[in-house]
Amino acid sequence: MAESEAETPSTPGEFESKYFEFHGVRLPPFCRGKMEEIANFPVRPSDVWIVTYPKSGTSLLQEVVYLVSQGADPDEIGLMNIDEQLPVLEYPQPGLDIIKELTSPRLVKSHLPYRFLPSDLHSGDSKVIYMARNPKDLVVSYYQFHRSLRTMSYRGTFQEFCRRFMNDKLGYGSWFEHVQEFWEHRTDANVLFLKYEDMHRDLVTMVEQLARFLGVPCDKAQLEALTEHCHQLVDQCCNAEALPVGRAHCLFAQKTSLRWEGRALSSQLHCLDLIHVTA
Ligand SMILES: Nc1ncnc2c1ncn2[C@@H]1O[C@H](COP(=O)(O)O)[C@@H](OP(=O)(O)O)[C@H]1O
Ligand SMILES: CCc1ccc(OS(=O)(=O)O)cc1
Repeated sequence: MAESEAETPSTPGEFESKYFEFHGVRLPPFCRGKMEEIANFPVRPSDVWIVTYPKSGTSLLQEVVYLVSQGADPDEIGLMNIDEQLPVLEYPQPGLDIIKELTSPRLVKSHLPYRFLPSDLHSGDSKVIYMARNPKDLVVSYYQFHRSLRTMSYRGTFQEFCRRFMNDKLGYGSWFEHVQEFWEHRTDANVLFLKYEDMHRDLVTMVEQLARFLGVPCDKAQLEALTEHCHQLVDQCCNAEALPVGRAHCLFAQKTSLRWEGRALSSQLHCLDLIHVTA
């Protein structure tokens, strides 16, 4: 048997065994044994933390934050692997000890729910940028990610995956709780709550919010230049392969056998729609 086949967790049971539960939240295997150290992780006032549920457009947000905070060139950012610039708190590499030693100002990424992040963050000791994405698009993206990830090689159906999503059975737990928890902290002075879709709808407002939040002084001309550069980053991803925002709706429409998941998602998402209306 080829190595990749041997590693392939094809069945739901095998897939299940990859995760572990921490205070009722399903977390990926690499988080095991380090949650206490994460809770006590020392945070600095100059840090900027980027937190999302997976597949919320984190890489794009990282690029935009990098550009706004460092005044970097969009072509340069387009060429670099932005994931190499931002360590992920809970990943095995580079690991907590290395992140502790990084020089300030640090940009750190995490997918952990609010309550599992370092407690210093809860006390407002550093800036946290959270981004939420429409779950109907996110679940399609997360499904494709699970299918392509070598260590997961998920072989369940989309229908089964949607059921896991609705029942909080995926890595990083419930999307609903993840967003809700940050939503409840959206008015904290050290938290900026953003939506992925606004990057496409109203980038100028987002760049303005980011510049203000990060304390980057910019006049109207500088803001226009920054927004233009950020537009380049957004466009760089929207190549022929990338489908526009809202593509999950097409996917649901095409796959009639998945209609019930669509309805289930829609009814759950009614809460979120209400939240959006009051935002
Ligand atoms: N400039 C950009 N760079 C990387 N991903 C981007 C991007 N603009 C949009 N995205 C989308 O962000 C999603 C990945 O999220 P994350 O970075 O959190 O893993 C992907 O969604 P799709 O899978 O729906 O295409 C990807 O297309
Ligand atoms: C499947 C669990 C998992 C693993 C790694 C992730 O990170 S990222 O979105 O690729 O940065 C997310 C989820």
